Amino acid sequence: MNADIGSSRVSGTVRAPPSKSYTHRAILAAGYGDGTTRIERPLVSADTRATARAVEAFGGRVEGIADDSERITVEGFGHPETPADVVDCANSGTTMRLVTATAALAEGLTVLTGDGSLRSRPHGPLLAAIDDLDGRAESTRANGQAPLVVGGPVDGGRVSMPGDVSSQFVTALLMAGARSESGIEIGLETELKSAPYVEITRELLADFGVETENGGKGFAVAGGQAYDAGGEYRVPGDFSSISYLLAAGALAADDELTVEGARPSAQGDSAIVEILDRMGAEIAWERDAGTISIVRSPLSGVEIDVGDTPDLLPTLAVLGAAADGETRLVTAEHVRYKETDRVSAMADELEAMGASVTEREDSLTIHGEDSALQGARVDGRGDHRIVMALAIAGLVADGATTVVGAEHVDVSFPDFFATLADAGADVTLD
Ligand SMILES: O=C(O)C1=C[C@@H](OP(=O)(O)O)[C@@H](O)[C@H](O)C1
Ligand SMILES: C=C(OP(=O)(O)O)C(=O)O
Repeated sequence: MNADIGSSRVSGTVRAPPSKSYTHRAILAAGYGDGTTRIERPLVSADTRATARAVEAFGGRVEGIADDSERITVEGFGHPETPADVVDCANSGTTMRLVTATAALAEGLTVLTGDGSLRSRPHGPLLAAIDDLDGRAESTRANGQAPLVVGGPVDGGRVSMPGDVSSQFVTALLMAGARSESGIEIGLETELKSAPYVEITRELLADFGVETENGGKGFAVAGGQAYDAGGEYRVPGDFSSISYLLAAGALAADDELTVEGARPSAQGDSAIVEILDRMGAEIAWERDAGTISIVRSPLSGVEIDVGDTPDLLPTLAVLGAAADGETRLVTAEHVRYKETDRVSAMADELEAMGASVTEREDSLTIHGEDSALQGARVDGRGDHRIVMALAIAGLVADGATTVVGAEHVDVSFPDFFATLADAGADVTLD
């Protein structure tokens, strides 16, 4: 499916979708529980459906995720049983990493696979950690990539792993470690990238009554802990998704755009508010009300370290292309390990729209002063974040933009185009 975007303005009030990261964790945490948990306002999307499928494969039950529901109900599996079939994680890295550690608690072997993108992403450090814990974890092609074959039962112990590939390895071991016999201690050999995502995990686990420790150079979780959220868990709004809405407001608000569903949480991507402020946007966050209002403003280029916030890179690259001066996105190497290599994808597609960029292994610089965005036919690379970022660029480009692969927004923000259209953007899907 293609999205045709005309140069247009947005205004009014839009609602942020629920958080993908919290929804994944809530479904799996409820799965590790013994009772029933109602998850209120979950994100129902392709990625969270993959986690729900995995929880069912391990013996849990998930109701309500098939429809666009305000609530899903999870009956936990407690201790995972060996799945009767291959677990398909589709396009979702979070699912594959988190569920790999679940599989290491089961007695038998679990086979995990996914789509072409997921089968090209790195899982090696997590497999090595499970191996060190006396589990069995193999990549069928011996290259650290899926399909994976994983089994246990792992009792717990101490592991050491790099921190600069994916924080999801730490999340996976903390979540599973609480259900192991003796707990898991994780030492980090290199600086942790995407660190706020581990804090999201720790915040959510605390809400499920599971204690974890952040020891500075590593993390620890005691074994034998019970997952229990007291029957109900409420998911906050998603700041990665909010970043596209705020970028639309900063670049194309007619009057003012207000985003609802933006209460504070552990999400590192809420840094988008401070970054837009630093770029010169007129932006106000009413934290108690959970609303952010933004007015179209001239933006200036800034330097942004995306080490903690890799998912913001596509949005920030678009803002940089529309800003005056240079925008440098640094500490970006791990952004290459996502659904696509997002550093190179954004460099190429923004160049196709008339932006001037310099790509390095660890950074992307956008030369706003030499960039005049023109409508073009651009490729969303089968990656939801590239699709959404390019659609926002289309709002301010001169002439019409076609984004190929519009259907991929289903991974994290199924209502993305409907939300933009409701705010007045000129969007047609065909
Ligand atoms: O744990 C999570 O929910 C996520 C962690 C991040 O990945 P890495 O830790 O692999 O950088 C982020 O990019 C991803 O979208 C979601
Ligand atoms: C990288 C992402 O997710 P995941 O790692 O779960 O595929 C994302 O949503 O941008």
